[in-house]
Amino acid sequence: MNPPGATDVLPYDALLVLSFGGPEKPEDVVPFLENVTRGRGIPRERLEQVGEHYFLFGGRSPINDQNRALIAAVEKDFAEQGIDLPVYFGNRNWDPYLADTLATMKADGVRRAAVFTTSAYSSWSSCRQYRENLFDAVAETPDAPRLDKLRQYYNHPGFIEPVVDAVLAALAELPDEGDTARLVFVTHSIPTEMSETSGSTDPNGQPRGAYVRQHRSAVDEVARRVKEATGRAHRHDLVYCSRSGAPSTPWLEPDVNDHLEELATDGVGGVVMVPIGFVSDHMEVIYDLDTEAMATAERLGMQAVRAASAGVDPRFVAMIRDLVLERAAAERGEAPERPAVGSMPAGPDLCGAGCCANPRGPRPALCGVDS
Ligand SMILES: CC1=C(CCC(=O)O)c2cc3nc(cc4[nH]c(cc5[nH]c(cc1n2)c(C)c5CCC(=O)O)c(CCC(=O)O)c4C)C(CCC(=O)O)=C3C
Ligand SMILES: [Fe+2]
Repeated sequence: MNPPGATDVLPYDALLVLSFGGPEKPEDVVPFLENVTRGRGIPRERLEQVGEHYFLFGGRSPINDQNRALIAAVEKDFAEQGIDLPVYFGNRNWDPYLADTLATMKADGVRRAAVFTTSAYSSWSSCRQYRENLFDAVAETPDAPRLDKLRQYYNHPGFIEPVVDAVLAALAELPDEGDTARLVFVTHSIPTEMSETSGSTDPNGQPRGAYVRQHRSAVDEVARRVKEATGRAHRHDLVYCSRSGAPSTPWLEPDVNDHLEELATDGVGGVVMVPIGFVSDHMEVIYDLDTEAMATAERLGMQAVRAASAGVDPRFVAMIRDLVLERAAAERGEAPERPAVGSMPAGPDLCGAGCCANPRGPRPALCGVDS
């Protein structure tokens, strides 16, 4: 790796951390849900349920605090590495809104920023929707800074390694079942149609369905490393949480709670739930896993421990730095190393044409080969 220095980050003069956003007080909850679901046809009943999840935690999502902590860790890491790059925070669905942040960046004189999203996998929800929102924000900001979204990082060692250690720590908390415990990897469900159109066909004609393929790659790599560390091959599964939408629309299954029922029927006594689809312990993790799925496990008489998410693990923080330096080098015409582990290669800097199609029809998006 290059010795750190100010020139390393050229052509960038800022980093933007782009996330989902969440409410911070009870009065925020309903307007936040309206922002998220505008025009999405989510049944009112589901929205009331999800509102209750937030009210259970005082109307405050942990996600913004977690992102502020991540940004503080990145700022500290940049300072230690001699990287002189201001870090900005913008959200798709709540304050600080992306468009406001972009206006601030412009006023500060930012010309070209790398964009890190808190979403590791490919699908319309987890990648292209962020790119559409970047397009919209730039379109409404005259002379907006140029924005380069960093590649998806579900297979970056800086994401995988903290998850492996989290699984090992969780197994150690299951003294009676640690040898036979099942690893239950959990991610966000999405409509099966969105899953099928996720990713793009690559030059080798690889099929779509990137969302599930990427998760399987990450899951198998974590399980392989856990086996290497413990000498035991834990059986493992990929299951889903947080299904939304109309009941008549098929979403990825099985749901984590149904899966726990099945495992209990099979006589499994202990599980480690691994939130492989999430980079921090936001609402899906603290409600859907820690509250709901934990209650299911308890009712079934199973021992269950939830593994930690990457959060502010120093390796995850260093990954963000590496992704910025990698992309900066590529933009300078160099050929940087592109770390990737598991069965999938490092993803492209620019998304392919028609990548992760919007189920509601095409909308312009930044950061693709066809942008
Ligand atoms: C793939 C995926 C991720 C992971 C990638 C990423 O991180 O982006 C994610 C993250 C998140 N989703 C979140 C919250 C919500 N998602 C909803 C609705 C939906 N999510 C979907 C997918 C995803 N969502 C989909 C297909 C819908 C249906 C509506 C639509 O087609 O868009 C709804 C509406 C109510 C409901 O129906 O559940 C809420 C409130 C929060 C904030 C949590 C907090 O506050 O801590 C976060 C991080
Ligand atoms: Fe969501």
